[in-house]
Amino acid sequence: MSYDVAVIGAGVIGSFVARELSRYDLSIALIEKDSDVANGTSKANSAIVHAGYDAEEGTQKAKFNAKGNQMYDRVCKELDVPFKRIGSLVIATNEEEMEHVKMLYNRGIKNDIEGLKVLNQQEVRALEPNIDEQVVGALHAATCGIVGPFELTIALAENAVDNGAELMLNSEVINLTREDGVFNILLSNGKRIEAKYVINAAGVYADKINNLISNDKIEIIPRRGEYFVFDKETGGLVNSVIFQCPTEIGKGVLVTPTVHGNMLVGPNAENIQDKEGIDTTPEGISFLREKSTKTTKKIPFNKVITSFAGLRAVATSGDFIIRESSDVEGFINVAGIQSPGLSSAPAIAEHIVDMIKKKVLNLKERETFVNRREQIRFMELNDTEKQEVINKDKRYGNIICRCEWISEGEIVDAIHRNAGARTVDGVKRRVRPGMGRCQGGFCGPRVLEILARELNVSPQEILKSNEGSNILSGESKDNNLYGKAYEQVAANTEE
Ligand SMILES: Cc1cc2nc3c(=O)[nH]c(=O)nc-3n(C[C@H](O)[C@H](O)[C@H](O)COP(=O)(O)OP(=O)(O)OC[C@H]3O[C@@H](n4cnc5c(N)ncnc54)[C@H](O)[C@@H]3O)c2cc1C
Ligand SMILES: O=P(O)(O)OC[C@H](O)CO
Ligand code: FES
Repeated sequence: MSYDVAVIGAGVIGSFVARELSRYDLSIALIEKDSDVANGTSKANSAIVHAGYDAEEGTQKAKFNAKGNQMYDRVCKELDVPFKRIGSLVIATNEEEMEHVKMLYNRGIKNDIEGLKVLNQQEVRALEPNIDEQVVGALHAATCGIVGPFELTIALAENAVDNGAELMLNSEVINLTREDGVFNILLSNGKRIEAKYVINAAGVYADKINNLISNDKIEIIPRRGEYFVFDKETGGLVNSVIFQCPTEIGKGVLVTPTVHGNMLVGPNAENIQDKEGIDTTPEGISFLREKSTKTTKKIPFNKVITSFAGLRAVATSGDFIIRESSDVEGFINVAGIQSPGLSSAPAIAEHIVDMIKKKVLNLKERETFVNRREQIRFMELNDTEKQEVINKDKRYGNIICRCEWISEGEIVDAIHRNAGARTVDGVKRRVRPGMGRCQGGFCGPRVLEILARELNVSPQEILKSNEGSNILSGESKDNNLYGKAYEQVAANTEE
């Protein structure tokens, strides 16, 4: 198969680029090595749409963060994705940190960020009663937001496919060459595809992809960040994103509500070798406990429901690498996209479209472009609306996940959309069964059964996530709820 553009990596960057390119008359392949989109760093981060005062003036990070933040309301509305502008505070607990807060304010002004204010102790405590008494002041950033990062990535990939892009899952790019102006891309499943342009959005593997084809080598170091997720009953402890003063290697441990009303604490920052190293560690977790209590009182550590880790893709320059390769025409790197990559993603995608427009002259907009179809969120409806939905499809009246109140109708819809769920984790990230207090202990087997039924495969074939993560190994003697019983081989959980 031959395409105009091949995008390597279906994280938030690759999916955003594919979606924005799908507005134009182009054939697009979105190539992903894993069994689902949003399976890399885009599923495991702080989910903050940063205001844009952190990055130094003149950097790519500063430029794309400031612009990306402003685009979020429109983009999330078009894609029906949860996004809330709740504001953020960088807390100073002594006069030295207060100097740092003022430095960040001035940097924000240079970066043209609106809504910044330096607050005194009383003003901080009026906004956030659970901030530690040690606080001496803070930087308030009104435009900071929180988003559902995997919901966003999934919605982008789905909408790209709605508009003609082809999503290739379980397709690792293992070789890349260019001959007579055409890229030849070899995939791990044996397929070969051709493309006129290649966008490298492979996250922590972007160096591997670049170094396959370019002599202008890059190196991406994985920097792990670990987190705690708390039960929804703790969601009101803080109202905004609570940052500490940043350090050399990161913005420090934050405490924040999530868009779904949980509370998130993390991350730490540790450079590691392993590009798959997303384990949580006892050291990391105790570091989070110690640091988070520096800013926030009464964090109920007995209400943690899960922990997880993500990997920042750190380029040696420290900044984003967003440019056409110096020695391979048509090969565009979007590499080193560590934080604020999520915040910057809409602006990065727009920039890549501009680069392609300069190459493909007279590129026409697709008249048939559609925004993503809205999702029914059953528990957010009022009683009359719920009844109307059930009258049309009684599966919306069958609650499968009792922690998150998710209906069978929502799960079935998540499976049958474009770029739909194929795994238990895929359903979890799309519509949340398994994200609740019991972490799928109750709803997991029911989700597995619905997947098997809707995909018309046996329950043993249903995976938790990637290849080899089968949940059931075979039938056992006793009958269970579904008429058959199965031996369970894995019961991992993750947010
Ligand atoms: C701890 C932590 C906290 C963060 N918090 C924030 C935050 O609050 N706000 C913010 O703005 N940013 C934050 N970030 C940064 C943000 O998460 C990233 O910038 C963003 O998710 C990067 O997206 P991506 O698409 O480049 O990478 P990824 O999501 O990793 O996507 C890359 C994809 O490429 C695929 N791939 C790799 N190799 C191949 C191959 N050979 N063939 C095919 N596919 C391949 C991978 O499987 C993966 O799906 C944080 C990051 C971390 C780690
Ligand atoms: O620790 P950083 O600087 O990589 O930032 C990560 C998130 O954006 C904030 O937690
Ligand atoms: S019932 Fe679904 S997470 Fe508990």
